[in-house]
Amino acid sequence: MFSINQLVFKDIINVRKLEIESGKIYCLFGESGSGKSTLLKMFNSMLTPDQGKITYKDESIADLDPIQLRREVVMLGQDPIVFEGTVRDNLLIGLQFAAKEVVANQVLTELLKELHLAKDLDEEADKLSGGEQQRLAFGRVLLMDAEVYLMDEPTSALDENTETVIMDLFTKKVRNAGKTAIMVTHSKGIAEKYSDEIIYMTDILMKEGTLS
Ligand SMILES: Nc1ncnc2c1ncn2[C@@H]1O[C@H](COP(=O)(O)OP(=O)(O)OP(=O)(O)O)[C@@H](O)[C@H]1O
Repeated sequence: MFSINQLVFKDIINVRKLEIESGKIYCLFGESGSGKSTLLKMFNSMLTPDQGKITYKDESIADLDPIQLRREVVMLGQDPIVFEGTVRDNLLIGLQFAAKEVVANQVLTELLKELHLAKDLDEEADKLSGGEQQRLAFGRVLLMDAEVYLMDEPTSALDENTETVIMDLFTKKVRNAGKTAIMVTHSKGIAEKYSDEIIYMTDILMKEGTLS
């Protein structure tokens, strides 16, 4: 699905080779400041490498329209984005961006239930707590039915029980649909429980001066 070759970004990322296979869930694991978020942002062109190449479905990402790419390769960032408007508006805005059809209120209500988000669709989203907003953003991304999900510490604002609910839901949906996910996490437990493969930053980052 993705292939990385000789990738360099400033003095942060220096990866000789990395393959991401379709239909798998990956966790990017490493210490704070090791470049996990930076690397994640390169998979949907939010950051452009200084050197090297990333391909997506055998095409160089540099040659793809970033808007089109981000419709398929969706990012849920570290801080959830909440748009002005209601819970419904916030769920539907991702579909609008992905140029997909609006879904019925019943589907949205069902999704809120699955996310353990006891809120009305008409409620103003900016009134939600940090953890609720994170689950709302999660819902928005799940509705987009993407090819690839890039998740940057998607459960950082959640308590342990809610984190389990959300991770169970997310990984079940990704697996049932045969989609791909790359997830940044600080939690070894989450990485071991939910991913098919753990990518250790220490394993993929080259030491200075060793890139040929
Ligand atoms: N665009 C940029 N230009 C220069 N330096 C950057 C840029 N983006 C990130 N950095 C720096 O690169 C390093 C890695 O940052 P990054 O956010 O990728 O780490 P991380 O592994 O995700 O960390 P954390 O687990 O704390 O979120 C940090 O020192 C950061 O300040």
